[in-house]
Amino acid sequence: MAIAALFRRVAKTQKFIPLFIPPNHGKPFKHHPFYARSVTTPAEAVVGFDEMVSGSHRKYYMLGGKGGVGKTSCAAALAVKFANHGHPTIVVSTDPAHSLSDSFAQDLSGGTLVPVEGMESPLFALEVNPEKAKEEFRAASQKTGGTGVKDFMYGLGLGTLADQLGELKLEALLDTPPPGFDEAIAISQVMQFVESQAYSSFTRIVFDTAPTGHTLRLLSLPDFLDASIGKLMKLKEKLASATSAMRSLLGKQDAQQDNSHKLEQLRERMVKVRDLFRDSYRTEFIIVTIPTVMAAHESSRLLASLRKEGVPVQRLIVNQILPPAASNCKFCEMKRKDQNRALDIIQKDPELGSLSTIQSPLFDVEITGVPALKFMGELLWR
Ligand SMILES: Nc1ncnc2c1ncn2[C@@H]1O[C@H](COP(=O)(O)OP(=O)(O)OP(=O)(O)O)[C@@H](O)[C@H]1O
Repeated sequence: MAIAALFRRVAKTQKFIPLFIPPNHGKPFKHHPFYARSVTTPAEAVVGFDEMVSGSHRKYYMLGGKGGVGKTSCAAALAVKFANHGHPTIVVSTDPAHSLSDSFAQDLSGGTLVPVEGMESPLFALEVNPEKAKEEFRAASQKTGGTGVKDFMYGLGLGTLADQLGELKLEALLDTPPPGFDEAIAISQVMQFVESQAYSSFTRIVFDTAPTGHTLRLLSLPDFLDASIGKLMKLKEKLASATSAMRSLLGKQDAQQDNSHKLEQLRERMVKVRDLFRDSYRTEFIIVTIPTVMAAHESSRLLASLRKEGVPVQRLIVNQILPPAASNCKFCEMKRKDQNRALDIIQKDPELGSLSTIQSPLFDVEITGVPALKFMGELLWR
């Protein structure tokens, strides 16, 4: 199909018309230079969108990479395409600096599932509010392992145990959370949410994750938190037997059990997050990058870390590639050469070179709103 026909088809129901559409000289659309190219890798093991869309079991796609490379745009375009292919889909932002609302050009904030307007098929968005999620965690842990419990324990003459709890530094962790902590809590909250029966019909969950550094720290965080919370739970058990008589005497048993239960739930969710990240049947992490040397190196480090953590990665999107020359623009020529150098580095990189690479063009208009995302999805996800 000629690119002009595709534009007409997309623009008929939606109002998105980029200004710059390079001519296609009568060639089939799939040969158009503006069309995202899938650069095949050695074994051609990874197939395209057909494989991503097939199957009715739930799949999670996590898009991550350096800041500003187009993670949100690519994630939103993927979610639109999944929805239009019949998958009830949720697109989730766990980046503390959300841009999903900007990408869809509508208000998706509030920390709850919001239907995306202008879609032909159901698509929901969720911008997780990390502050709110953190507060929930703080409330549960403080009541159970923080000052509330400590005071209570001292009151019972169990000061030594209280000091041991203090060594866990859980409160310090909450007051000065390490980078990635917010996101870990946010993802765990999403897990609780999407695993509830009411949302079981959603078969594709697309995550727009925070920039690289956060993602890397996030990967090791569930283990750390799991260990911390695990220790806390053990102490809780010791405490429970030592003080059960006192607690019932003071009438606090129900509240204690309730808090303990909440903390245990959080711990379980953390373990689920960790397992989900490593499950190649359910999850794929897709790295988004741009054709610059700096971005290539950062992506290579990200991939090495993801592999070390056992996270399944098969695809790399190289976004914002300049379309072929349509004029004698000197600047464009230089930029194109520069991009080619970076593309060469990507291809020869021992880590990145093993991935199936999807090249996505640099558009001459900003990709915002459903019609634009739909158009981008048509080019990118094939
Ligand atoms: N292929 C493209 N062509 C033109 N503009 C693009 C392209 N991809 C993304 N952009 C634009 O680049 C900007 C950043 O994109 P986006 O928000 O998707 O990046 P991000 O990686 O999610 O950023 P952040 O790390 O800040 O969350 C946006 O203005 C977006 O419209």
